[in-house]
Amino acid sequence: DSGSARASPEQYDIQYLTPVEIGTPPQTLNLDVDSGSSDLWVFSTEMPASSVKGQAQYDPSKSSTAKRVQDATWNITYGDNSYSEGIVYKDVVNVGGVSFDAQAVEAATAVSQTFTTDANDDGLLGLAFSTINTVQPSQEKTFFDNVASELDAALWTADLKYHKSGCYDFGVIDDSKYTGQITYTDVDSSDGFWMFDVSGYGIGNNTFQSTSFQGIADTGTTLAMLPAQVVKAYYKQVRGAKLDNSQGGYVFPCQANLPSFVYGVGNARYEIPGQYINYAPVDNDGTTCFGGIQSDAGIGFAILGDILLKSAFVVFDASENVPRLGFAKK
Ligand SMILES: CC[C@H](C)[C@H](NC(=O)[C@H](C)NC(=O)[C@@H](CCSC)NC[C@@H](N)Cc1ccccc1)C(=O)O
Repeated sequence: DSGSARASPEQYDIQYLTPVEIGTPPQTLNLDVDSGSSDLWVFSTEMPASSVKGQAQYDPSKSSTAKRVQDATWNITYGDNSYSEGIVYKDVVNVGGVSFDAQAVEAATAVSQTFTTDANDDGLLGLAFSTINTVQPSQEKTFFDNVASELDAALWTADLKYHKSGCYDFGVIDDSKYTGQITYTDVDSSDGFWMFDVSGYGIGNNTFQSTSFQGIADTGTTLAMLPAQVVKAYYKQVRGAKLDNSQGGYVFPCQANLPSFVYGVGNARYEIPGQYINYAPVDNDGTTCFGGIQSDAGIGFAILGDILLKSAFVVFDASENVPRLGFAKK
């Protein structure tokens, strides 16, 4: 079995939303496919109307296949201090034609303000490792872990694009979506993330620096959070760039001509075009813009979010006993 689902960007590519069908008859919710967490949670009819502002809500009472998981609860906190919590149902979940009939669907009873204010995002579909799923007293599996054995290959791929719709594919590598070879690198999943070694970096046409650092491939994080020294070296090449703590990171004049950023996976080199690194204006007249590359200080590892992932075709491969990530140009 294999399938393919769209990944449509919100404004500034802040996140990508994917239609997911839940229940019988199917209720379609647009979820943020997130390789940086492992809970599939949704806005639901179980939460107060005051915290719903336009989102679609999963209504288990309208699904003939919904079954409450007695006494099960969940609550999750994210790196940006957003959170959600609730109760658990088992129901049919279909993503791009791949279906599982008893997926843990975590119905929110409360969410933080950041989720309430994003009217288009009806929840998250976590694709990190099931070891960090938050359901208690018995942990649940991610959608990918549940369907892996029925897929033609135990892998999924991300083809995110700059200000355009891309795809998440399950169980198949679509050779038409990339050029050249796929370079694979081993994943250390001990923290529950798709963590791997970036083999080095280069700024514009400057020499590539072979200083490796660890990072997680996180489709649910907007920016690329990189080691402070790397980020400082990058913005040194941008006239007028400065670290503005009131904005929470590096900003620069929106007209700045940004150098590209090159990152290494093994011996392969991939390039993020400078244009991708002009993330969004911070002011109404669009004079000052916020950088798509920011510091990972305080996190303990880099977070390779959408700004970086959209520059490549990425394979999340759990088909061998050591999981691995594959990168290809496109
Ligand atoms: C450090 C972050 C918290 C505290 C930590 N939680 C995590 O690591 C969770 C699973 N993952 C996340 O917070 C991040 C990875 C952080 S690495 C420390 N990925 C998921 C995030 N992008 C999901 C999201 C999407 C849209 C809006 C907001 C958030 C924990 O529970 O310990």
